[in-house]
Amino acid sequence: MTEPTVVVSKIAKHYGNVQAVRDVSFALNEGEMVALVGHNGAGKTTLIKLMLGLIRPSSGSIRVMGEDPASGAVAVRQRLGYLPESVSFHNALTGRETLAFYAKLKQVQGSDTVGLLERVGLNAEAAGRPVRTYSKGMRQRLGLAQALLGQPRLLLLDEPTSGLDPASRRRFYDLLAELKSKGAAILLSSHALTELEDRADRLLIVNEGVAVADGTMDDLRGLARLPTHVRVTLANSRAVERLKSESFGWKETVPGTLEAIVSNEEKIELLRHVTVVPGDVAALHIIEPTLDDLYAHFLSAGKRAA
Ligand SMILES: Nc1ncnc2c1ncn2[C@@H]1O[C@H](COP(=O)(O)OP(=O)(O)OP(=O)(O)O)[C@@H](O)[C@H]1O
Repeated sequence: MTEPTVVVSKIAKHYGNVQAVRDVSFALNEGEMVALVGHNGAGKTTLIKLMLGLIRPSSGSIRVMGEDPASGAVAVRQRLGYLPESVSFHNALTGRETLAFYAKLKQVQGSDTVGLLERVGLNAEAAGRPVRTYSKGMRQRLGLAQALLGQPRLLLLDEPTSGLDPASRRRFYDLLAELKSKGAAILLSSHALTELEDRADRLLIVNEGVAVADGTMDDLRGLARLPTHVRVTLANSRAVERLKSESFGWKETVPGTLEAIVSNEEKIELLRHVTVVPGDVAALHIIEPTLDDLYAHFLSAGKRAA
């Protein structure tokens, strides 16, 4: 098995008395997109800066592509793309000139900068305009093009979709899926939980510098054991009476529609009962806990454990 692109082992980082990160360990594998979520001040940017080698851990170790990121190895820096939370560029340069400047800085001249700009949705006309004329979304896309220089094996993206409209967000995630399929490892910090739910392979939830959960949506649902909401609309009153006489705590919310809140284990048994006469069911909705629900759960569980 190939070595993970990033291995973070028991790292802590404090700034004076502020414990920004405490005893965090995780790995980031090739072709994997991990969402890093947490409240403001939870330690997300600190973790990203540690992986970039911009700051050193107070204790613990980090390996990025097999190296200590703080050692400044050019080979690692060239294969690492970073999009900071707030992107600022020189306003007088055009998009094309900006990207050429970063390509030089990263020592990856010869990159297809025009192609990169097109991939992020900045056409030739936009690429030739000074950055001062760019909208927030266009700046964000230019930032992304900058992060994609040199075909990175690791992408660290801090709030990458803030400022992007829905169509640009979709396009952005399509681009990430393509990079992932080519083996890039992606760590994306975001507060946009709904859009991450179906897109991230794994979620890493941090709270007050501590990793309180790390896993797929299914892993987290299994750990949190939050109840599932089931809503069934029945085709006839006989079926309504049959289900109401059973033990799942059904409530008739509107005539003909029953709702129940059940554990994951009860859910299968309940569905067996609901579908015993297939013609009885007109509509069935199973509402699993969302990432929002899981996030709230792990945050409060973390607080209880502290
Ligand atoms: N250079 C610094 N000096 C002192 N304290 C710092 C410094 N950088 C970060 N901190 C503190 O470390 C903690 C974690 O900050 P960090 O920026 O990593 O949070 P974050 O999760 O990225 O927050 P946000 O979502 O608001 O960007 C906060 O309490 C912050 O005030």
